[in-house]
Order: sequence, then structure tokens, then C-alpha cells
Amino acid sequence: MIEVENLVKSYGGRRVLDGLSFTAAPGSVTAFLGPNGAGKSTTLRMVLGLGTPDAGSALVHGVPYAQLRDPLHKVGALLDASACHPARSPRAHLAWLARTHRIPAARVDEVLGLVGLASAARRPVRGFSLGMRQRLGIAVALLGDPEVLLLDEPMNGLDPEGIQWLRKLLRALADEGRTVLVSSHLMHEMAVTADHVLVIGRGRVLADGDMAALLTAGPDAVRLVSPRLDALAPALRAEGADVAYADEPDTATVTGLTGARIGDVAAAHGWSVHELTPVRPSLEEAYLRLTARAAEYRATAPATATSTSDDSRKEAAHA
Ligand SMILES: Nc1ncnc2c1ncn2[C@@H]1O[C@H](COP(=O)(O)OP(=O)(O)OP(=O)(O)O)[C@@H](O)[C@H]1O
Repeated sequence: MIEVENLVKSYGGRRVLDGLSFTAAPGSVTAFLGPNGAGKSTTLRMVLGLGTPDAGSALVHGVPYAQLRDPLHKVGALLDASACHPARSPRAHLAWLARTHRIPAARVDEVLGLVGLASAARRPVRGFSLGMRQRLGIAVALLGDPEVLLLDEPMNGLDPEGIQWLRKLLRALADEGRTVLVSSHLMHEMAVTADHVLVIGRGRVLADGDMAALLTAGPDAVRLVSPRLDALAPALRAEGADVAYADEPDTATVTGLTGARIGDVAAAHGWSVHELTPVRPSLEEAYLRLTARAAEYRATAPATATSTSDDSRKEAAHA
């Protein structure tokens, strides 16, 4: 269990954490999401006692990290995948950690196998790819068989097989009753891996709850494909629907009316409909909605991208 209560932290007079409170519970994978600079890594560092909050508390198993006995057995963390001396091999690095934390040597080979690094166990880390470094970082986190795992962007650099492996591992760890808190920018991955979601922006909680509930909280939308879309769109709007043209021809996303009602309106005019599909809101859409005003760093859209994403221009072109 991780309990963060009213955490406040400023750097150089700038408030990075602004009264952050949340709980990450055992048996769950909690996705920790937020724009660049939102304060995710800072929060994880505070939980791990790697910084002192200006106010508030961050507890693991009910106590601050510094007060944990045998911390490596209680909390496993991946903060920085390059935190290993480049001349060391994964085996040497893990063996040194094991020796200094009274962990049996056999566990080293066990975790090397678990993260898929057995064949590279004796090679110096300096020649490792980012994905291999991530795997080593995950091995370090798992070494003490901890009940709580904090992983900062663990999917970075992993190949598709590695991402799939990690997804299964995180689920299995949570299913064993462990607390798993994972920061990531990979929305699709988090949507299929996590059962709890915590979104922060500018050091404050924007959303904290069940993943499935967040995904069904958005407006019900229907994907509509019709060769008579230009006639159908105003008819649907007259019924109170919102019709947004998509990039594909004859295609729009309709909110505010059920698929059945859209079909009835089209049928009443004798207009054919080629597709009517309910659209499940994606985590990415929910996330972008939540963080629309909280993103600190956002690129300006290039002129061409702006013109293709402008619905009104598209509609004018269709008219
Ligand atoms: N030691 C520090 N000194 C000064 N500023 C810091 C320090 N650590 C973090 N910050 C600032 O705090 C803010 C939050 O950073 P943090 O790394 O926690 O964000 P994040 O949500 O993890 O972002 P990202 O998704 O980009 O990794 C940033 O503006 C960062 O520059």
C-alpha cells in the first residue's frame, strides 16, 4: 500500500507538487499518468525518500520509506534505467545488491531469467540497448521479491515482445496481491494493463479511480459512414446530435444520439448507411480531455496539421 497525503514540493520557488493525495492499493496495477513535467517522477522520488517534501507525507506500508526495515524486500523501484556502472555486468550488479541486502545468490539467476537477460548476464552494461537496461532495472526492482513496486516508465525502449512480457508480469504481480504503481505515456498499454488510473497535472490529481469507469465516463459516440453524410449531418444536428467529420471519406463521429436513432433518421429519408458502430472512448481520449488545461509543455501544431484537423474547414469542403 502506498499512501500519499497532501504532498507539496517546490523547486526554485516553483510548486511542482501542489497538495497531491492518492492511495495505490495492493492487488492493483495503478497507472500513473500525466503530461511531461506534471510531477510523476518527483512523486515517486518522494515515496522512495529521495527528496524531502515541503509538506505532506508519502508512506509505504504505513511508514516513510526511510523507516522501512529491509527496504529492498518491501519496495522495488525502477527510476532510472541507466543507474548501473557501465563496466559491470547485470550479474555482478545484481549479485552486489543481493549480498548487501541479505538476498540469496540464487535469486540473482532467477530474476535474470525472469527479465530475459540470462544470455547477456555476464556482458558489461555499457553495450546494452535501452530495452536491455530497462530489463535490468526491472530485475533490480524484483530482486528482493517486494510487495510494492514503483516503476517509472518501465516500457521505454522495450520491443513489442518485451512490452507484452511486461504487461503480463505486472498483472501477475498485482494478482499475487502486490501494489504496482507504474508511470507511463503509453496510453493503450496502460488501458490494457492497469485496473486503476491516477492522472495528475501540475502537481495535482485530475482523476483517480477505476480504469473501466474512466473509459466509460466519456460521451457515447457512434462512428457513422454514409454516402449521404452531407445531407444526414444537418438532419442529425436538428435532432440534437453533435457530428464531427473524420479524416476518412463519408465518415463522422456522432455524439448525442444512439446508433438506432441515427439509423431511423437516415431510413426516414431513404439515405443509405454503410456503417454504424458504437465507439468506446480510448484512454488516450479520456486522458487528453482530463489534461487539456494541465499540460505545461505543448508543441504548436504545424500549419499543415492544423488545416487537416480543423473540422469546420472539412465541413466547408464537404458542403
Ligand atoms: N531536482 C530538481 N530541481 C529542479 N527542478 C526539478 C527537479 N526535479 C524535478 N524538477 C521539475 O519538476 C517538474 C516535474 O518534474 P517530474 O520529472 O516530476 O515530471 P514528470 O511528470 O515525471 O515528467 P515526465 O513525464 O516528463 O517524465 C519539472 O518541471 C521538473 O523540471
